[in-house]
Amino acid sequence: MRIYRVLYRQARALMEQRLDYYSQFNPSPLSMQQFTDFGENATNRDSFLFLRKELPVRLANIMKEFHLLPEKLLHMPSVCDVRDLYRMSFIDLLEFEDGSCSNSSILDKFTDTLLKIRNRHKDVVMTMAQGVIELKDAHSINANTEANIQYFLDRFYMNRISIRMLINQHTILFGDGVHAQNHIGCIDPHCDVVRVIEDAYANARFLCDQYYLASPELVIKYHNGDKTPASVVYVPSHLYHMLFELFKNSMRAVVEHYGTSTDVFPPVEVLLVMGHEDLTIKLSDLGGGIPRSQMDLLFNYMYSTAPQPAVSGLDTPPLAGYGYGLPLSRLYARYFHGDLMLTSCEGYGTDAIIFLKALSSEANELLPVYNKTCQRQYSTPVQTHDWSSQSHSAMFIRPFSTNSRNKHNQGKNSLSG
Ligand SMILES: Nc1ncnc2c1ncn2[C@@H]1O[C@H](COP(=O)(O)OP(=O)(O)OP(=O)(O)O)[C@@H](O)[C@H]1O
Repeated sequence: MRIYRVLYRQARALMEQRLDYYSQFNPSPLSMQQFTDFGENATNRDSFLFLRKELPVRLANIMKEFHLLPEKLLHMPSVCDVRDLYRMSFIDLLEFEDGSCSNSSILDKFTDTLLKIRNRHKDVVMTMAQGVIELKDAHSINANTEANIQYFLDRFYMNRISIRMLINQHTILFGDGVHAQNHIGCIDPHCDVVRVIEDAYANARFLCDQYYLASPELVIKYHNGDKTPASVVYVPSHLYHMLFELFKNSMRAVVEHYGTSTDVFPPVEVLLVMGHEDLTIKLSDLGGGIPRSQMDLLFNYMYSTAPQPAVSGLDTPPLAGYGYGLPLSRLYARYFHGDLMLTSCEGYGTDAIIFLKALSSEANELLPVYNKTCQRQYSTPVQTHDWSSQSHSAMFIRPFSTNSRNKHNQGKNSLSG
């Protein structure tokens, strides 16, 4: 028994030391263009050499940030589970740190390890959400804790999106998985936006029909007429995720606003515009809108007007759940330097706008970096009011910082670049 304890302590110390090492480096963001070029030209070996450093760097950057979370949250069972998963995956990757890659069995083993990691982390979003619910049930949460959790979850989920992207690219390109035709890994170089819109609409409508026995129609408009290239280099599953969430929200709002006694609803309209910088997709509904006092809360992980879902998931209301739809969708949009915004006229309806970078060379990954700026964010108390009103919740919530990477990277280098 004693020997196990000693071995465990040694292994833990080694892991912490490697964590410190890898967290000194910045993640290396890739552009969509780099992803596609790499996917077309790189070998399994090239990808292995890049990922065996880049994945530990990305994992270490976010694992270090866990230490900055409020103690109370770190003690929640679900949060402990998530941390254990991250430790396991980090240790799994350390096995490939120095090994030779001339042997194809190492490359195969690496691909298998990535598949194992992806599978291990598949429920992390829900488990982490559960951890926050456990905290809310056990303790009262003050504005500081809430701001820290919001700040962390944006970065944690963005980091997860990016790690899954890297793993998917490698395993689809070099594993035995099924390739979607004409895709480069999970990227479609000619992603048919209208098709993804129709798919997302059809599936959201199916849920809406099941729940309310009614649903609004879809109308798609193209601003640039025939000139609109309805295609962009993108990850269709990311776009689908955003659209599906927005359609669910719009349909729920429309049907609840008009009531189920009628089966004639105003349609959800989608406007598609191709600009020089952005491809813009605007969803407009006449679902009664959102009160202005709630607008600042929409992207808050602790906000939903739907009933909290059952833990088993079996009784989950089909159209709304944890309140993660909007914040996660915005992360998907921002991951490649796009964005997602909502504007609303209370009493009338809501516009949700997705911006995607039109040029794949400008669509760079946006990644959280563990550095002094981020450490300071957790220790800076929420400011006291310098306006008389208490109702501006935006004052309480730290903004999602897109430029922290540039500001305080002194002393940190990219390991794999
Ligand atoms: N188009 C809309 N019209 C009216 N209210 C909306 C609209 N979109 C979002 N909302 C409001 O914003 C809240 C948060 O939306 P979000 O998608 O983040 O979570 P949810 O739909 O409640 O749950 P989840 O998406 O996790 O299943 C919703 O509960 C709803 O009150």
